[in-house]
Amino acid sequence: MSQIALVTGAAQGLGLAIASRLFAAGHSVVITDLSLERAQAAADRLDPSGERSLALRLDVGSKPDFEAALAAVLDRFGALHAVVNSAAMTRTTPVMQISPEEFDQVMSLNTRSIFIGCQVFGAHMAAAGYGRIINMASLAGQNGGTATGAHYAASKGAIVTLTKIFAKELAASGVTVNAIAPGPIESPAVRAAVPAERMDGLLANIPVRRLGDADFLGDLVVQLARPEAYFTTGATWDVNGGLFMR
Ligand SMILES: NC(=O)c1ccc[n+]([C@@H]2O[C@H](COP(=O)([O-])OP(=O)(O)OC[C@H]3O[C@@H](n4cnc5c(N)ncnc54)[C@H](O)[C@@H]3O)[C@@H](O)[C@H]2O)c1
Ligand SMILES: CC(C)C1=CC=C(C(=O)O)[C@@H](O)[C@H]1O
Repeated sequence: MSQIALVTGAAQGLGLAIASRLFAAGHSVVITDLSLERAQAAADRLDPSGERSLALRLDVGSKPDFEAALAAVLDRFGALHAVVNSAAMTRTTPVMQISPEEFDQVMSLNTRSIFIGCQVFGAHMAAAGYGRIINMASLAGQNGGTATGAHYAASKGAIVTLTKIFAKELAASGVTVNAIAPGPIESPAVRAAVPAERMDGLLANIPVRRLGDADFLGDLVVQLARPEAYFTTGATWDVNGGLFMR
């Protein structure tokens, strides 16, 4: 089956890696981000002919943006089978210094984006009788985080809970909703958060002594987006090098 997949926050980093693996697996991909120019540049690099890609501006804090994106995807491709809610914001302020405003900003963006994304895309998929939604959580939501902020970690814990709630709601309609909880993955965000002189210290704390691989995350998404993945829903897939074990 030729599938259409949309990824939020896909102009760079893990979102882009995931979109690239979906594209390589044969999906048509919709690359969305805050900036249309950056989304378009990523789409152009991935798919120079533009035959199997679409770039859209989608601010994940805005329900009208999600609704407009869904309409644009249906207009262009006629269907939407898989969504990866990857966009998020990170702040590293120590917990005792986070202002209520900063707390609200991070919690709101990271959790509303999942809530609205699951609602808008989930409703469409339920009506179509098929869909795959994958939400990017984090190791930080499971162990409280280290280099990342308390508000970020709390928001990622909430994403696991929202994933279960939407999974239950949509299961009978043929829509699965899963989360992926990565630990530190080789990515611009981790390189920016961990200066080169501190990288050995980070690696020493990871049981497998390596950063994770963004392409592997993309391949996991490809698997979760398959029709055959109907029997996993409401799950959180840990990809953390042994940093957190259930
Ligand atoms: N990098 C890691 O090691 C790691 C580990 C665990 C979880 N994650 C999660 O994976 C996802 C991607 O992380 P990343 O490292 O690629 O981050 P990143 O900061 O490199 O990329 C995030 C993307 O989201 C976009 N974005 C930010 N605010 C947005 C908004 N309001 N609307 C739309 N797009 C917006 C940014 O423009 C950017 O392109 C995030 O959910 C993050 O929490 C990353
Ligand atoms: C910097 C490193 C310790 C790190 C980067 C990103 C994360 C995230 O959740 O986005 C954290 O899990 C953390 O491992």
